[in-house]
Amino acid sequence: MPVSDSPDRECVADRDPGGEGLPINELFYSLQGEGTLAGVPSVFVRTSGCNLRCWFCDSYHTSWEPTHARMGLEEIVAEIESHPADHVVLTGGEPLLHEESVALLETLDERGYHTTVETNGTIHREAPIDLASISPKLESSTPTADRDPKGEGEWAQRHEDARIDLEALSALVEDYAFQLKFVVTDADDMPEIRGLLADLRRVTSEPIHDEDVLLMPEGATRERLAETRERVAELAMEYGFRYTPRLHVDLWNDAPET
Ligand SMILES: C[S@@+](CC[C@H](N)C(=O)[O-])C[C@H]1O[C@@H](n2cnc3c(N)ncnc32)[C@H](O)[C@@H]1O
Ligand SMILES: Nc1nc2[nH]cc(C(=O)O)c2c(=O)[nH]1
Ligand code: SF4
Ligand SMILES: [Mg+2]
Repeated sequence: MPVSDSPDRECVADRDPGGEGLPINELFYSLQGEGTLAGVPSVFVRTSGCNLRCWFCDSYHTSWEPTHARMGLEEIVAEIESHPADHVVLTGGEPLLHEESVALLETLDERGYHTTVETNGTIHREAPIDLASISPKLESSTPTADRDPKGEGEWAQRHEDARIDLEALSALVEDYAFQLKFVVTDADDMPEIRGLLADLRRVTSEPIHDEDVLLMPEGATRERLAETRERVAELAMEYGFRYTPRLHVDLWNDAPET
């Protein structure tokens, strides 16, 4: 059931800081569109609320204007079980903001699901995560006054201060099978990616292979991806990193619940 079709259960996250269960923005069945599991039928659980504010965020109603219905764990699991998938993607917003995400992941693990967590890499929690899909945010994501979708750059400094946490990143790569998935607009992003990888390789005992590093074109719509994807594919070849498409955008553009 699409949560956003239930107006009686909708509320704004800022007005509902506590409560039982998880703030869910949408829960839907689709194909994993990104990363090493692209194409795999998966149920997506999208929590609401984020500690960052990327200007390009394709999930505006989990970050800039968070909207959700609170759902109990059993309710979430029952809805997941109504779909013919054995992969679950927990995303957001930032799903690891919520302590209750751990209980959900434990329940899914007990029931035999493969779990991917899509995270911005600023928070580490101990949980049964089969794939940590980590997307550290580059300087080009910062919502400066000239590019934020709302306001006049009020979030720029907070975003800038929080977007990279080497301790959290190294704990994530040490504890879980992982992929590092960078949103790339153009060649200007590459020195920062290389610098961050060098820093991370210095502080973690876990090897980080270039094939664990994925470049994903920035673009929430087919039109925008048409401008970025070829450039990003060429950068992946030039630097020896992987390229990941955004399959769901190719298939369904920016439709909700896809
Ligand atoms: C909405 S985020 C939620 C999870 C987490 N907050 C994060 O950023 O990784 C899900 C994925 O979409 C990516 N993403 C968001 N907006 C995008 C855009 N306009 N173009 C390409 N990727 C985008 C993020 O980098 C992340 O990999
Ligand atoms: N189909 C599809 N695949 C995805 N992979 C990661 C997504 C996300 O928003 O975290 C996502 C999404 O929103 N849709
Ligand atoms: S970290 Fe993820 S959810 Fe948060 S604003 Fe950036 S892309 Fe959106
Ligand atoms: Mg998405």
